[in-house]
This record gives sequence, C-alpha cells and structure tokens, in this order.
Amino acid sequence: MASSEEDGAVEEKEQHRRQSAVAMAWLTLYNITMTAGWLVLAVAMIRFSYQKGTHKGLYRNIQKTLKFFQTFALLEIIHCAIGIVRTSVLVTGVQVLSRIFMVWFVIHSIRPIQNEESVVLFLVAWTVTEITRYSFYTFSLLNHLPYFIKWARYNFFILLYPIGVVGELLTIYGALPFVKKSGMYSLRLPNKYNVSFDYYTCLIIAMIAYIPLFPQLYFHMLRQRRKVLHGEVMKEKED
Ligand SMILES: CCCCCCCCCCCCC[C@@H](O)CC(=O)SCCNC(=O)CCNC(=O)[C@H](O)C(C)(C)COP(=O)(O)OP(=O)(O)OC[C@H]1O[C@@H](n2cnc3c(N)ncnc32)[C@H](O)[C@@H]1OP(=O)(O)O
Repeated sequence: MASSEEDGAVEEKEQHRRQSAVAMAWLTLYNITMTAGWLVLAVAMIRFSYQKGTHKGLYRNIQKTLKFFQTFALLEIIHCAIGIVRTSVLVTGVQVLSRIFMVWFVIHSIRPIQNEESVVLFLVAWTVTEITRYSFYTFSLLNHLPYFIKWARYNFFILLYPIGVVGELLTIYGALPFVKKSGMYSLRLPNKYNVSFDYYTCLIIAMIAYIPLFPQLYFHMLRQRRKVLHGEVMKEKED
C-alpha cells in the first residue's frame, strides 16, 4: 500500500517535471520569436525614417508586422491563466487588451489618424519596451541574463510608459472628430435589434479609463523594479 502511494507520488513528480520542461521550452520559443518580431519592426521603422525623412507613411509601411506581433501577444493572457507565468491575469489582460484596442479599433480602423506624430510616439515607446522585455525573459529563461538588459527592463519603462500613454491618448483624441463625422461602428435607433451604440462615446470612456488603470500598471512595474533591482520582498507575492 505504502509502495503504491510512493509510486503515485514519483509518477506525479515526473509528470510535473515534464510539464514544466515543455512550458519552459514553449516560453523560450515564444520570447525569442517576439524579440525577433519587435526587432524587425524597429529596423523597418529606422530604415523608413532614414530613407523617407518623414513619419508620413510609416504606419502603413510597418502595419502588418505590428498587427501580427501585437495580436500574438494575446497568448500572454493565456500564459498567466494556465499558470506557466507568475503574473496577474488582470494586469496582463489590461496591458495586452488596451494595445489590441489601439491597434485594431483605433489606428487600423481610423485611417486619417495614421500619419499623426502621436502614432510615432507610442510606436517607438512600444518597440523599445518590447525588445527589452522579451529579451529579458529570453535571457532569464536561459540563465544568462546580462545586467544591462535587466537594468533596462526595470528602468526604461519609467519614461517609456508615460510617453506611450501620451501617444495613445493624443491619437484617440485626434480620432474623435473623424469618428463623430463618419458615425463608424455606431448603431442608431430605431433598428431591428432595438439597441444603440455610440463609438464616439466609447472612445471617450476608453480615454477616461486610463485615469484609474494606467497608475495600477505603472505602480505594478515600480514594485517589480524594487523587487528585482533592489531585492525587496513584496507583500503581494507572499500573500
Ligand atoms: C479593451 C478596451 C481598453 C480600453 C482602454 C483602457 C485603458 C487602459 C490603460 C492601459 C495603459 C497601457 C498603456 C501602454 O500600452 C503604453 C505602453 O506600453 S508604452 C511602453 C512602455 N510600456 C511598458 O513598459 C510596459 C510594461 N508592461 C509590462 O511589462 C507588462 O505588460 C506587465 C503585465 C504590466 C508587467 O509585466 P510582469 O508582471 O510580467 O512583470 P515582470 O516582467 O517583472 O514579470 C513577472 C514574472 O513573470 C515572468 N514572466 C512574465 N512574462 C514572461 C514570459 N513571456 N516568459 C517568461 N517569463 C515571463 C517574469 O520572468 C517574472 O517571473 P519571476 O517573478 O519569477 O521573476
């Protein structure tokens, strides 16, 4: 009896070990792919600016790569939900979904704003952040993390986060007149479903949502920074 219980425990441990190995292999592959994707985007942005000397047309030039890799990041919510990554589903969900919203429901959908300077602002902030973040995860998983990458991961965001947010908010703000004029994605009464939806109001609500949500993400990163760079033990994780 005791022996069959021991066998069960050994079997369970072995299964757990195999599952973590698969998860680690998948995360390494995922992070390498994402680092490469955002690097391709950075090179394309630099090359475009160098050749054309203007930001006009930049978004159209890089849009396919941006859409692909930012949409692929939806997997991060799944990584948290299934527990292969020790991060809150809520924090990751807000971060990833707000980006998806920007990419598909703002820049992709509202063409007249694609050449705004504010788009460049958040594109640069996102790109530098993601190259640093995914290379940080990759090197950490490979147990060869250069200090510079670790430092960059937990310092760059201090400036890049506000820059990205300002870029996003200015872009949404710039889109409002076009949305109002075109009535896009809106449903007016009367209609056969008997419901109304106003995309213009939805965009204003999204902008207001930054006020409570962005500080949560920023303070989360500041806590991570204290933990990783200064070795402080956080109450959050102990609980
Ligand atoms: C749907 C309608 C929406 C309407 C709008 C609502 C408004 C919302 C406002 C939101 C504002 C967002 C603005 C934003 O888009 C602007 C920008 O991004 S600008 C550029 C600057 N940005 C940043 O710096 C982003 C920083 N954010 C992040 O890093 C993450 O997204 C975040 C989830 C916030 C934090 O990351 P995390 O908690 O994962 O921190 P760590 O990196 O320290 O990792 C914690 C542990 O998890 C392990 N981990 C995580 N991911 C991976 C992975 N892919 N592979 C391997 N391991 C991973 C990591 O190693 C840590 O492990 P451990 O604790 O064991 O060390």
